[in-house]
Amino acid sequence: MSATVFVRKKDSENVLKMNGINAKLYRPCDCSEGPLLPPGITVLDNQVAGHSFTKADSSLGILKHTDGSVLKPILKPGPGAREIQFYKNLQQATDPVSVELRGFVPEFRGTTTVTVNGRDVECIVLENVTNEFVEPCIMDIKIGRQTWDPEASSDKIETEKAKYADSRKEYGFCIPGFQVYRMSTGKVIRLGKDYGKKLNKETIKDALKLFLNADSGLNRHLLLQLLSKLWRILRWCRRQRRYRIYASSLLLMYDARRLRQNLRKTTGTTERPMSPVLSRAHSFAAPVLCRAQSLKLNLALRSNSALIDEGSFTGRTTNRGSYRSVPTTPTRISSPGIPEKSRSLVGAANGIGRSLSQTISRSLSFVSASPAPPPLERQSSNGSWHFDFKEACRTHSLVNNYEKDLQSMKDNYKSELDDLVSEEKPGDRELWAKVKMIDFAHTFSSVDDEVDTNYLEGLESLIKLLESLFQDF
Ligand SMILES: Nc1ncnc2c1ncn2[C@@H]1O[C@H](COP(=O)(O)OP(=O)(O)OP(=O)(O)O)[C@@H](O)[C@H]1O
Ligand SMILES: O=P(O)(O)O[C@@H]1[C@H](O)[C@H](O)[C@@H](OP(=O)(O)O)[C@H](OP(=O)(O)O)[C@H]1O
Repeated sequence: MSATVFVRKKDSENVLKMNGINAKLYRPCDCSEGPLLPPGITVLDNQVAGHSFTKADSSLGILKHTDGSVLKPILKPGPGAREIQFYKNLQQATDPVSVELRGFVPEFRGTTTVTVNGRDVECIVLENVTNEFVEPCIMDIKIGRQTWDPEASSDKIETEKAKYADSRKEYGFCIPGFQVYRMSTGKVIRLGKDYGKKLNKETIKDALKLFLNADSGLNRHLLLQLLSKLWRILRWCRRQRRYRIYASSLLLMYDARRLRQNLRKTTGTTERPMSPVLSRAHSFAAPVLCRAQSLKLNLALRSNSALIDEGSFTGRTTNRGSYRSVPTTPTRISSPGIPEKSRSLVGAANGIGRSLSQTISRSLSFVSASPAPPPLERQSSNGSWHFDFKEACRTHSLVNNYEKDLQSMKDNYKSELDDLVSEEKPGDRELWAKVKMIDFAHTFSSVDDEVDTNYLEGLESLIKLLESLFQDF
């Protein structure tokens, strides 16, 4: 990861050099004035990928309602109708595969018509899955090597094949966009598809680390919360034969506010990386806001809330919320770099990923073969990660035959999970990182009763990459 990040003015746009890649800062609305919208509805300011508001082709982005919903405009009749039908069917489904899937996607709240710039547009109404986060860090990861559906034209297939080619070929997923409240600089950055399209085998890991604020010390607690959700989706995906999911994304999200509290507790500062020893010894002793305190903070912040923009967030906090600075451009931001791992370590890390995933897979088949699997409502991730961690402890059982050189890391990892469960206090049950599956405009019913290998491979590969980050502690 390069040590310096800078922002400069070029052709009236902020251009940022990140990890050696020049990229525009992404904005969900690139018009000088926002669209004309009914009262109570605004542009979803933390949208990180997908179609956005542009004057040039009158494309529409995602909207949000004051009631906590997001509104996704239907832009194309075919895929739009398919996505609506997907959510409707899922809402009514009673089969176990669909019931479990329902827990992984935003709540569907029907459809509505919104007048945008004088034009009536049908929208899908969904729960805003970022609502509970004060400083939401959000990454959109599009899963699958194949992002076109079985009905795609040959032109569409060709254009899809040409995009994000390096990362898709290597990993079976790509990163169309993300935003992160950076601990080290106190700035929010939002990088879009022009950055994502330049990512390759090596730099994709940098992008994940950037998203995880790794230059302030990779936080195990954060990584495990995200992984525990991904393992659940993986377990589902290994078994399901009902859906073929193309061009759908995983939204990885966490609250930078909670990460900062966690880092402060562990290092006394957010400015420098944690030592591996410190991070191992203390990373779970995070100060925890009780639900009421957290809600209060949330409300206090929201009542002040100006649209959070690049440069407007200082990262410094008081107990009443974030300090905000006046945006300045150009801005020079410096960031302590993360030591690069050698190639051989990356290789070893892939081994770890494979082995951890195999372990999970073995355990998962055990779970699926079990005569009495946990009831579905207990598997629901809402409200508590306790169950997920307990499950993870169980599925990462030491009875498996680990490679010797990786044994101690995995022992640590296992005890980490044990610690998380045993040290859990009531407030810990609040989530501050989560994963949701979104965008089902290209999801079909399976016709061959086979596993969706395209989705599965991308998901496994993402999990391996994230698991390999444990090497960096
Ligand atoms: N339920 C939600 N809650 C919060 N944010 C959401 C939600 N759904 C979508 N978003 C935001 O909007 C972005 C785009 O969503 P989505 O992928 O559904 O749109 P799209 O226009 O169909 O994308 P694409 O161009 O990939 O087809 C996401 O990356 C995320 O930032
Ligand atoms: O990542 P990019 O470069 O933004 O590419 C877009 C992405 O593949 C979208 O999924 C796709 O919308 P659909 O899922 O609706 O096909 C859109 O097609 P579009 O330009 O025809 O809307 C593409 O432009």
